[in-house]
Amino acid sequence: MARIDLVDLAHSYGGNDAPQDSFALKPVTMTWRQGGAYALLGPSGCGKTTLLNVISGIITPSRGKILFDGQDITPLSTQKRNIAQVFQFPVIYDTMRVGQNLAFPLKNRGVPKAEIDKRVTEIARLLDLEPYLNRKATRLTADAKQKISLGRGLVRSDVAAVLFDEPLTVIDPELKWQLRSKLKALHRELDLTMIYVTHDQTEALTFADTVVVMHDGRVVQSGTPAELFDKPAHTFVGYFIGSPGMNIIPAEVRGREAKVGGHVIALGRSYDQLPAGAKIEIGVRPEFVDVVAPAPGLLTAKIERIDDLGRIRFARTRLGDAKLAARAPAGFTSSDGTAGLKFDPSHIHVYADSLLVEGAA
Ligand SMILES: Nc1ncnc2c1ncn2[C@@H]1O[C@H](COP(=O)(O)OP(=O)(O)OP(=O)(O)O)[C@@H](O)[C@H]1O
Repeated sequence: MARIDLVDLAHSYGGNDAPQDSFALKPVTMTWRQGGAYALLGPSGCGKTTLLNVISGIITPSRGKILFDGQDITPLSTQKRNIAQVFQFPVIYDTMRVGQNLAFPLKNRGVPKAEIDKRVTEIARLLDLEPYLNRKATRLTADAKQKISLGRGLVRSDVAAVLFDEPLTVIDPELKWQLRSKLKALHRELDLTMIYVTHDQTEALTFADTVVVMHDGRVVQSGTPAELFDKPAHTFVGYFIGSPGMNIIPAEVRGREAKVGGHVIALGRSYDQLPAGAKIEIGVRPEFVDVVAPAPGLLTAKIERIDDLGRIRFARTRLGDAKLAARAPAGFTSSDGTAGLKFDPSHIHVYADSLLVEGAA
């Protein structure tokens, strides 16, 4: 396994002379730690597969370099990069037995038989494939076939990284839960660098130590699930992660106060030097706004509905033209369909042109 550095890396399918705004992958410089479990998360079309294919060598980037353990491997082919890849759909040999499929990547590289047997047995045990080792792959279900693909991706211990591109797409929802936790356990046991592409936040947050969020061809934040929840670096991260996502509200911000619709909301930090002319917004997660009885000094919102999620109730409200989700404490009712909004100042963030602004204490 290897530490992977991307240095000013960018890709355009339209060639290097295309305007940078149109690049599928906008310039990125970042490091993927040796042995890390990463998820590459973002909506369809944001550039995840492009970045993964640039790392694996399927695509040669229009600009920049990729280093594996400090060595520039940008011109090397996929094979020479020593990468294992698992795709959305099973890639296996139907005519071979399951054990032979798992052994194939090792046999191909001339690994001694005793070591192949040991490794295949270990991977089969970890993926619950032991009972199938002598069965022909062709007779198995799509789920079992994809498990074999995962096994083939994980069987080599000498790879620089294992790349997964939405590997649970074809898996039955019930088994998806099991496999997701299994992959995390496998990461702990096998000590491999893993990069897992998905558009599903639950999949990303359960699998990864570090989640890399992409939006419109850009890596907008890389952090632990808690960091992405507590301190989104970009309004997109706030909105995309969490259910419901973060409330983003246009505001005028001066010092320790935000003004929304003529009302003042206290902030936990001070913002004295916001960039002139920037679009200023505050961001607050629904978990840190409560609906309460309307009172002087509180913003008043119209309640559209209340979603009872068992552990927590969220009020879906309307504030002028904007929608806002807030926590509805136990016992909260509204006689006239309105509510006051009580914000927790320490959890309100300020954004200038969608980027987080660090306030002063
Ligand atoms: N071979 C290609 N030629 C031209 N444009 C492409 C090609 N492959 C992808 N794109 C474009 O590049 C952008 C990023 O696509 P990419 O497949 O990397 O995104 P993604 O986040 O992986 O999305 P998905 O989950 O839908 O695959 C999109 O606008 C897409 O249309």
